[in-house]
Amino acid sequence: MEENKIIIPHEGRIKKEDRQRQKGHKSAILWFTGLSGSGKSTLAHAVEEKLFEMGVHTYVLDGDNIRTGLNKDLGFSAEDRKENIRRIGEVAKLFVDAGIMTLTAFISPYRQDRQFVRSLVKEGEFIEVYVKCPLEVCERRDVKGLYKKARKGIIKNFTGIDDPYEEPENPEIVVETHKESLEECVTKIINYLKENKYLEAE
Ligand SMILES: Nc1ncnc2c1ncn2[C@@H]1O[C@H](COP(=O)(O)OS(=O)(=O)O)[C@@H](OP(=O)(O)O)[C@H]1O
Ligand SMILES: Nc1ncnc2c1ncn2[C@@H]1O[C@H](COP(=O)(O)OP(=O)(O)O)[C@@H](O)[C@H]1O
Repeated sequence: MEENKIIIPHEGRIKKEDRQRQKGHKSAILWFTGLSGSGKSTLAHAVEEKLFEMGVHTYVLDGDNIRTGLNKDLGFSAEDRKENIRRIGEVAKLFVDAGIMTLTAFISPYRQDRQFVRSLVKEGEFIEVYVKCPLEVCERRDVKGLYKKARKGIIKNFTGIDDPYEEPENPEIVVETHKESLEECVTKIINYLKENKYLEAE
């Protein structure tokens, strides 16, 4: 099968840089990672709103539009999480090529899987945002009531309870949602984008 697979790409004349110039800003992946309940979705959508108001073309990939569609065949084993992140990475790469500031909100607990996504795109196009929050706080928030179920053993392999979360070692941005308000976290992320010239085209 593999030996019959010859793919010769067609080079379009419109490049990523042309799309970025048309939109007036760069495109990259803002990769939010952290425990369930740490604030990934809340933050990704709040940052998107802010960017949208500023005229930036954005899109949020999260469980709502990925795990119910493209990845609805995947569960939460280490192998499935890896495949989940791999496919999301490939989709995010396409969005970056389309010139869109792409925000993703997935636990993505394994360093190696996040590193894989980083390796898919150019230097500077993967911005890792560690949404840091102690397990006790996430568990107290229990936004979806899943920690309670995990503690009772109704859900197995729940991240932070009986499944690992590997903290980022060198994330571009760290927000501590148990110490910093939502507004402070959003401002920190927007400032990073401004300071590093993401909000202007080449
Ligand atoms: N076993 C287990 N472990 C962790 N999370 C679980 C599990 N089962 C279901 N859920 C719910 O699914 C959401 C996490 O999905 P992700 O796609 O972000 O996970 S991963 O990146 O593939 O690890 C996560 O959503 P968030 O709370 O938004 O993080 C949970 O609501
Ligand atoms: N600084 C903050 N940033 C993001 N969320 C926060 C912050 N402070 C408190 N929260 C609350 O924490 C919860 C995070 O839930 P959610 O965004 O669904 O997390 P996740 O997507 O990581 O599972 C929300 O109820 C949100 O209001």
